[in-house]
Parts: sequence; C-alpha cells; structure tokens
Amino acid sequence: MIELDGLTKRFGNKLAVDRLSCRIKPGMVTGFLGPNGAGKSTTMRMMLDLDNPTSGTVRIDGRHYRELDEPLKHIGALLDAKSMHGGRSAYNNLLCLAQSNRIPASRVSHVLDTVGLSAVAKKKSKGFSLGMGQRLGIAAALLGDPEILMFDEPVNGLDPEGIHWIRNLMKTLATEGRTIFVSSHLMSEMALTADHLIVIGQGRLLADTSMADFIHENSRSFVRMRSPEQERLRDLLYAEGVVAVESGNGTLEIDGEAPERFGELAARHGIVLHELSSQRASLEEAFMQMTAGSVEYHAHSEAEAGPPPPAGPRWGEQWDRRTGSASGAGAPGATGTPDAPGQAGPGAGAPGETGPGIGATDDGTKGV
Ligand SMILES: Nc1ncnc2c1ncn2[C@@H]1O[C@H](COP(=O)(O)OP(=O)(O)OP(=O)(O)O)[C@@H](O)[C@H]1O
Repeated sequence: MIELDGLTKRFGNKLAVDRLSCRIKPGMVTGFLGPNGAGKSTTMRMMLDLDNPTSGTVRIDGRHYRELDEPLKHIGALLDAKSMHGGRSAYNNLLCLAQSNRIPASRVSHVLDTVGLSAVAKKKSKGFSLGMGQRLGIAAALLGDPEILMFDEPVNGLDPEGIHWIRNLMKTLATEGRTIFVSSHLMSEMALTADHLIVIGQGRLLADTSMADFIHENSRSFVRMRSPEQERLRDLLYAEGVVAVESGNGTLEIDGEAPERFGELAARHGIVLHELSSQRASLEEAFMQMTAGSVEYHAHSEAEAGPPPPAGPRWGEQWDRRTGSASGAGAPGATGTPDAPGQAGPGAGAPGETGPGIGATDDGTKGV
C-alpha cells in the first residue's frame, strides 16, 4: 500500500503537485493519468525519495522510504529506462544493484529471464534498443521481488508483443497481491490494464475511482441511428417525445437510451435503418473530458487540433455544468528547470546502504 497525504511539491513559482491525498492499494493495477506536466513523474519521484516534498507525506507500507531497511525489497520502480550504466552488461548492471541491496545474485538471472533478456545478458546495455532498455529497467524493478511496483510509462518503445507482455506481467503481479502503480499516456492500453485510476491535473487530484466507474461517470452513452429516410425517422422520434440530434453523415444521436426501443419503433413504421448502435465514449474521451480544464500544453494549429466537434449538445457540456470547469482553459506553461540541489539523491538515506538504491545508479544518475 502506498499512502499519500497532502503531498505537495513546489518548484519556485510552479506548484507541480498540490495537496495530493490517496491510497494505492494492493491486489490491483492502479493507473496514474494526467496531461503533460500534470505532476505524475514528480509524484512518483517523491514516492521514491528522489524529490523532497514541499509538504505532506508518502508512506510505503506505513513507512517513509528512508525508513525501509532494504528499499528494493519493498518497492521496485521503472522511472527512466535510459539510466543504466551503458558500459556495463545487462547482467552486471543488475548484479551491482543486487549486491548493494543484499539481494542474492541468483535473482539477476531470474529477472533477466522474466523480461526475456537472458540471451543478451552479457551485452553492454548502451547497445540496447529502447524496448530492450525498458525491459532491463523492469528487470531492475523486479530484482528485490518487491510487494510494490511502480512503472512510469513502461510501454515506451515496446513493440506490440512487448506491450502485450508488460500488460500481462502487471496483471499477474497484481493477482499475486502486489501493489502496481503505472502511468501511461496510452489510454487504450491503460483501459486494458488498470483496475483503478488516479487522475491528476495541474498537480491536483481529479479522480480516484475504478476504471469502470470512471468511464461510466465521465462519458456519455448514446444510441446512434442512420437511415436513408432520416427526416421520417426524426419526425417519428419527435412524435414519441425523443430528442434526436443530427451529428453529420446522416446520423442521429439519442442520449442514454436503449437501442432496442428505437429498432422496434423503426420496424413498426417500416423505416429502413443502416445503423443502430449503442455508443459509449472510450477511456481516452472520458480522460480528455475530465482533464480539459487542466491541460497545460495545447496544440494550436488546426491540423493538430483535429476536426471541429459535431453539432448538438455534447456530454462535455454536461460535465462542465457539473464541475463548473471551463474546457480548454490553461495557458502554455514554462518548461521546468532541474530541482534545486540538495534534494534526496540516489538511494538517499537507506540505512546501511552502500551502493545505489531505487532510482539511482552507481554513477549517481537517476535510475531504477
Ligand atoms: N526539476 C524541476 N524544476 C522545475 N520544474 C519542474 C521540475 N520537474 C518538473 N517540473 C514542472 O512540474 C510540473 C510537473 O512535471 P512532471 O514532470 O511531474 O509532470 P508529468 O505529469 O510527469 O508530465 P509528462 O506526462 O509530460 O511526463 C511541470 O510543469 C514541470 O515543468
């Protein structure tokens, strides 16, 4: 279990994380979502004691990271796959990490096997592809066989087979009762992997809910009908007291209704239908809707912005009414500069730890 209480991080004038409180529970995959610059990485770094909170606390199984005897045995993390020592082999990178955390060397071969890198174990990691680097980072996270695992964008650079593999790995680890916390920008992937979601925007908690509830509460469900006799159909629906909105391409949309009723109605009146379908927004649409007011970095060209939304009342408007949020708000912010010196460094404070801990390599750079 990871517990955040009022976790706050300020970089100069920039409030990166704003009084974040939540529990990340064992036995499930918890997805961590937020637009660019929302504060996800900063939150994860504070969980690993790589950044000092301005205020608030993080507890890992009831204790601060620094109080964990051998941190890698409690929490494993993939934050930055490129942080391994490039001049060392995959095996030696992991061996150094194992030795400095009193983890048996036998675990090195075991985790290399788990991530599918046994064949290249003796190869220098600087020659690794992005996907191989990700796998090596995941191996490092698994090294101490920890109960808590944290992955920041784990599918970056992975091919479809690799994405499938990491998805199953996370689910299996969760089934074993571990706490799995994962951030990703790939919504379709998150929808397939996560059981629970924590969503932040501009450092603040926007949602802490099950995946099913998140999609249900933040997306519009509607029936889509398309007919070569659209006017007749619309008149018929109107006579039945049903509000149908034209949405282009000859389709009509009806909010929150069951399709059976309209199929039967059309059949009774001999109206030909070319489409009758039940629609629900995807996680991606639900996420974009929820975070619309807290997106910091917007695309401004027409091409980037995509086609204009179809006419008629949209579920976004409904959401804005509920929350009072203004869609599309937020000026482009400044890109961050490195944190001030003096923050908790690699493997900071772990009692008796002589080498790198989580988040550190022995050359002092951030690692896993
Ligand atoms: N070391 C730093 N110094 C100053 N500002 C920083 C620093 N690190 C992060 N920031 C700022 O804090 C905010 C949160 O950044 P963070 O990297 O945590 O967001 P994120 O949600 O992980 O973004 P992304 O999805 O783009 O990776 C951003 O506005 C960022 O510019």
